Amino acid sequence: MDCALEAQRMTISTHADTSVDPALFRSRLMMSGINKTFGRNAVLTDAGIEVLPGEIHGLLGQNGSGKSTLIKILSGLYRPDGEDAVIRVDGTDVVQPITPVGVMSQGVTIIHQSLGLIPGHSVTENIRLGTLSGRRFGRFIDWSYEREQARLTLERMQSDIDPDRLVDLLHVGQRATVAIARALQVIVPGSGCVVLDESTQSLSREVLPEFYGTIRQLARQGTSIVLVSHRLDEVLTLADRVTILRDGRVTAAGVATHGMSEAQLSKEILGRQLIAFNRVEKMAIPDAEPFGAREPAVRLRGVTGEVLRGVDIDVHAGEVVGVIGATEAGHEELPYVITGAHSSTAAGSIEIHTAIRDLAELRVSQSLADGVVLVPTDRAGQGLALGETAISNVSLPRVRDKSRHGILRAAWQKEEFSAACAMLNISPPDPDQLAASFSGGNQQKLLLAKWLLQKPRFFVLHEPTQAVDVGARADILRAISAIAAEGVPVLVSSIEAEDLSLICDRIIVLQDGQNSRELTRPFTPEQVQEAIG
Ligand SMILES: Nc1ncnc2c1ncn2[C@@H]1O[C@H](COP(=O)(O)OP(=O)(O)OP(=O)(O)O)[C@@H](O)[C@H]1O
Repeated sequence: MDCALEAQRMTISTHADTSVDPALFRSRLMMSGINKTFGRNAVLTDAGIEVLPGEIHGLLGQNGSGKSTLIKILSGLYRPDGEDAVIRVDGTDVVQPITPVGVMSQGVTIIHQSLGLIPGHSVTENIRLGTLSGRRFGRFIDWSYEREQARLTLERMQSDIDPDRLVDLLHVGQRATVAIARALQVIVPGSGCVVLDESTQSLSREVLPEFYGTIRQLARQGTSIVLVSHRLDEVLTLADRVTILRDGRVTAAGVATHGMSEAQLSKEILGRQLIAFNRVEKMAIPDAEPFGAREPAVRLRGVTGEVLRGVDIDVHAGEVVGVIGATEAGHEELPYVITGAHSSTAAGSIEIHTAIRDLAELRVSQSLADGVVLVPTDRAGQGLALGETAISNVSLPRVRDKSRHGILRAAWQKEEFSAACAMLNISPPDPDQLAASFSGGNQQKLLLAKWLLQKPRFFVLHEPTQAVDVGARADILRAISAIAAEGVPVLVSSIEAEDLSLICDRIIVLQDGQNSRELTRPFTPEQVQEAIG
């Protein structure tokens, strides 16, 4: 046996309580010889991963490098090509074809990026789905028992989400909590493997320390964790070792993270040094007085919704204003209320240039006509037409203007798509591929490109860097900063204090649906985080 690996295993064995257990010297999960091709695109080539009992193992790579495909092969959603694939759990081969239920019965639980919640059903139904049959009385389900089990499961995640609430009404962080809680409830302490495929990205910052505590506790008891994440601070905080994929091949197999810096890790992932983010200087605005001394381009007054209670914000031409807060502070709701996307409880007004719109009456179509563009966080549900091609998605907002006598110029559409690929490095740069078959991060880039090419009069974004890798994140922040530099007022709602501290001129902190604090540049991520409280 490889001495270095053996030494590493000994180190890792200190992580579990049972350091003399011989099972520690056998992998919990072993995948090798995994190949997968879609059309002409070789997505995985001889890929694999080895995860030890009680280990937290990061699976990393750029957007489109094949991480989710590897996980989907483990779950049985995709079949590997050829005959070389080996998948073993606790030394036992997982037989093909794998089924999600089959792999779960071998102790592997997977939380996919999409979270897999069933709309139209309650939190209890979503959490207890698959375990309901255990407590039927005749043909009846004991719902008070199921509700209590759901509540206890959520309690493990320090969450007080109402078990009777429809999942459709939860914000994105709460949805992630429900999906993770559902997966954790079936784990028997000391065994099994939990795969988190970018499922922590929308958990709010204040629950993260406790969530990390839960993960560490599981690992200490002997459960293995595979963590797919673009958040390098999270990976370095949690993971014992990492496996890195680049273009579908393993470039680092089970490398210990001890002593590694974020810069080293991002270099391993990208294969190059990360170019530091620089704000694009404001070119279009004659250098002029500070923002505060000028007339705002957008005035938001008395913005009210389910959580929001009379928020006032001004945004000036060329200014990037960030909005942040703790859970239920209102920052998750604001982008939708001010663009007419949530109108049932909305009140207040938006004034853009000379038009004043009543938010109770505002519809998305009116907002778009005013030049107000929203990049939503739910790219699958609200942002992209997943069943359409990449080129159609990117050019959609401008198709009507660019058609002549009802005929669309194919050359123009191709130019748009090329500009999008060049701006955000979309991969693969295949205009005819369906949006659904792009990787999560590349879908996010398609969504941003669709609206960045529009040159809006007011640009509103919610979590613009979700799901993207460390290189793409810098590209996206640069693109937002560039659009502001052309004089566009920009409002970004995000839980990413670091992103906001890089691009914003001002940051509004919301608390209980109201303006709480306002920070003016310069600020550090720590100062922003501190202001949230
Ligand atoms: N069903 C499919 N049809 C065609 N191509 C696909 C399909 N599923 C994935 N791909 C391609 O496989 C490649 C790898 O995608 P995958 O989702 O595994 O990447 P990833 O590493 O998880 O990326 P991200 O970090 O962006 O989520 C991408 O180029 C993607 O376009």
